[in-house]
Amino acid sequence: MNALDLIKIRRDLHQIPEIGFNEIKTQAYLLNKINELPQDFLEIKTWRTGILVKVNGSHSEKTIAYRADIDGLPIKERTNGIGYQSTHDGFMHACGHDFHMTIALGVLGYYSNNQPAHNLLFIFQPAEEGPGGAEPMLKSEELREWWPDEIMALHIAPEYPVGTISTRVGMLFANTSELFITLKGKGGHAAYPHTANDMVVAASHLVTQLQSVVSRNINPLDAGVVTIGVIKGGTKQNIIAEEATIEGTIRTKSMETMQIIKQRIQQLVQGVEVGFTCEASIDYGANYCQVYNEQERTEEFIEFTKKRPEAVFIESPEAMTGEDFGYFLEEIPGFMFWLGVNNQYGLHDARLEPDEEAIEFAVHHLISFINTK
Ligand SMILES: CC(=O)N[C@@H](CCC[C@H](N)C(=O)O)C(=O)O
Repeated sequence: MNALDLIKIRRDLHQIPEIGFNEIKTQAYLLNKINELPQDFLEIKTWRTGILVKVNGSHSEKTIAYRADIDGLPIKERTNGIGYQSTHDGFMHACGHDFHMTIALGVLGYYSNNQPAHNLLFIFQPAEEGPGGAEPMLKSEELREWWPDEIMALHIAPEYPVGTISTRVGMLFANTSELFITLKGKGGHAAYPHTANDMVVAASHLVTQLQSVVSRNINPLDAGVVTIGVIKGGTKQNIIAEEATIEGTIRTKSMETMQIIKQRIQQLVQGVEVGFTCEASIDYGANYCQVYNEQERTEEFIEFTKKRPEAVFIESPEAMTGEDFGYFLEEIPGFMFWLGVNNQYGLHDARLEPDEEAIEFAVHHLISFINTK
């Protein structure tokens, strides 16, 4: 696949973003492209909406895996007339998974024409943004049968110029937990507040109280995040809301801090139940363990990158982003790295327009690295 093919593939994928475990068109598109490649060294399996492709090496002593996530986000795209916007209204590849898939296809395309020494395994994984595809995929028969010896993955980084690679040994991304809180009270007429228990007021208090968890309950030398991304409640402006829901995410560096935050959220929610005479429930949704880069493989990749004249290496700070690739790294030695894609808008921004030049750079970098192994 040449650079032009890859850009077309990226644009095609950009137009069909689908959320976790609904990646039907995405899977069909990827399978179509994979089936067009020379098949001599390839074996292909599907797992739910994901795909596994094994490239059989010429004298393999190990299997090296490369993982790309394939799901999009529920964001209404607001890019500036790019001509290949999402055709799925309200959904967008705003976290770069269209890049991740395209780069994986580019590397796979090369090795389908040039047999590698070792076996390679390309993992197209669904549902990274939620509810989490990595953990169940790791338990699947399909992956167990082709278990790799080492693994790598990348994530686009809009804040870095094209040609930049950034990573670190140890924690790269944080532990995460989703957070869904439902408050049930008593609805009523807007003019008779004394006969109702207003869940819009209860939810507003709770959101404000949740802001105190990190600032008041976590050691300032540690780190944590509680972000509420959604608050919903009520049906009409003159009806007191019977129900409200709050949705967010928790991020921590340690699992101990995650427990402290969850305990404190529990207490605050119980307080709201008493204070506003309502019933509350908490659901922690999908939880991801941190992305922890294994020392030997990460250092090998950093040393390789530093020697490449076309690449700029930056030692990455830890980030409070999450990634279920952490589950792969719990079981298989390897690493994740940031790939510069140079854009003023960040991840999960409806205006994100990563620079497509990064695709060819990444494909060449990965092929050159894999060829050293
Ligand atoms: C790289 C990135 O942006 N990843 C997501 C992962 C989401 C995990 C989960 N759905 C949650 O919200 O906790 C992120 O938001 O960091």
